[in-house]
Amino acid sequence: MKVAVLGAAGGIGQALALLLKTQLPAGSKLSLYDIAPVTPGVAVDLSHIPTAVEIKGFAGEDPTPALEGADVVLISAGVARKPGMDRSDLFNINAGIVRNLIEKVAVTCPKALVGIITNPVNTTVAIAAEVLKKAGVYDKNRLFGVTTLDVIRSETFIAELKGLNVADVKVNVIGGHSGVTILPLLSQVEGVTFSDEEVASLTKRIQNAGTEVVEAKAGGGSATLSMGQAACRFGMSLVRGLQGEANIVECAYVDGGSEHAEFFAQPVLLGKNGIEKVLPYGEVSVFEANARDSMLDTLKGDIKLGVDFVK
Ligand SMILES: NC(=O)c1ccc[n+]([C@@H]2O[C@H](COP(=O)([O-])OP(=O)(O)OC[C@H]3O[C@@H](n4cnc5c(N)ncnc54)[C@H](O)[C@@H]3O)[C@@H](O)[C@H]2O)c1
Ligand SMILES: O=C(O)C[C@H](O)C(=O)O
Repeated sequence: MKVAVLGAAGGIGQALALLLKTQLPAGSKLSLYDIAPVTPGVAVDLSHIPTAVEIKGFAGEDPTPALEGADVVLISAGVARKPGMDRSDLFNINAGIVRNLIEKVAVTCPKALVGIITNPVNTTVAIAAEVLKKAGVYDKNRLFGVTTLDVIRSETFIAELKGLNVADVKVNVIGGHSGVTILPLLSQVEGVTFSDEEVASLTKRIQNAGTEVVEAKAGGGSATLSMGQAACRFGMSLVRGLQGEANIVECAYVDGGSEHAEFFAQPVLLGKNGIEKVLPYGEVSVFEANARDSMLDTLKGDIKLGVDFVK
């Protein structure tokens, strides 16, 4: 099993690489790539951790050596938000970065499962799909926008509010990954009920949680450590699915034939070919149905921006 992290010298990339070095199955290979010259040094640093995961680091303009033979590629390369910015403000820089990296993926490891972390995810995933289509190697079951941070935030905030053991909290988060397109399905959480006020305020907190971190870091970047954990959880689920483990389900932003939009975050069953099955997200409350329907213009606009960028 080979996992490549692109953007590996960054805040997310380093946290993710550390977690993968300690959690990937014995015998795995971990490949780190970033334009930053420090990247081989990050790999040397991590190589001193005593796990049976072989790690190599690559810097420079060409990610090809890092991508050769990769089964899973996780991409966090790009710029992060500062206070006052929306995720969409990152489009001008990150769109080209994702396009260029995916062009290399298409040539070097077209069968890899690809998880896009780089914002704006609603748009960068559409860019990746168009690049892969152009190259003739698009497989909708192998491309994912990583929305796991919305899921772990929801789990954390629900457990805090309701005094639950966070390990027992399960929640689907559907839609996309920015503002109103992030929709936690609180009505489905087992063993608790929420008042209308709680639903409204908790939904808003989950939707704004990225901004909460950006403002708290006061110009020093956005979520990196919680995202490292979220990306590791998602990456490990991809790996477990590839290894044939049963019942691996994660919410992700995928081209899953949704009636709502070309790309939509919902639960998917993972397996040896990526998505084995797109799962229904279940019953929703009136509040959630309204929130879902009213996000769709925004989400579709974000997707169109990505498609138009490549076309
Ligand atoms: N999906 C999510 O839930 C989520 C959560 C947090 C952050 N993000 C996004 O992840 C991205 C990275 O965030 P970060 O905090 O790690 O930023 P960072 O600035 O700490 O790291 C980004 C890294 O990307 C590298 N990079 C830039 N261009 C590159 C290229 N062409 N090829 C390879 N590497 C390149 C930089 O050298 C840097 O090391 C941002 O776009 C951020 O908005 C997404
Ligand atoms: O909010 C951001 O800019 C980063 C990330 O998408 C997050 O949700 O924390």
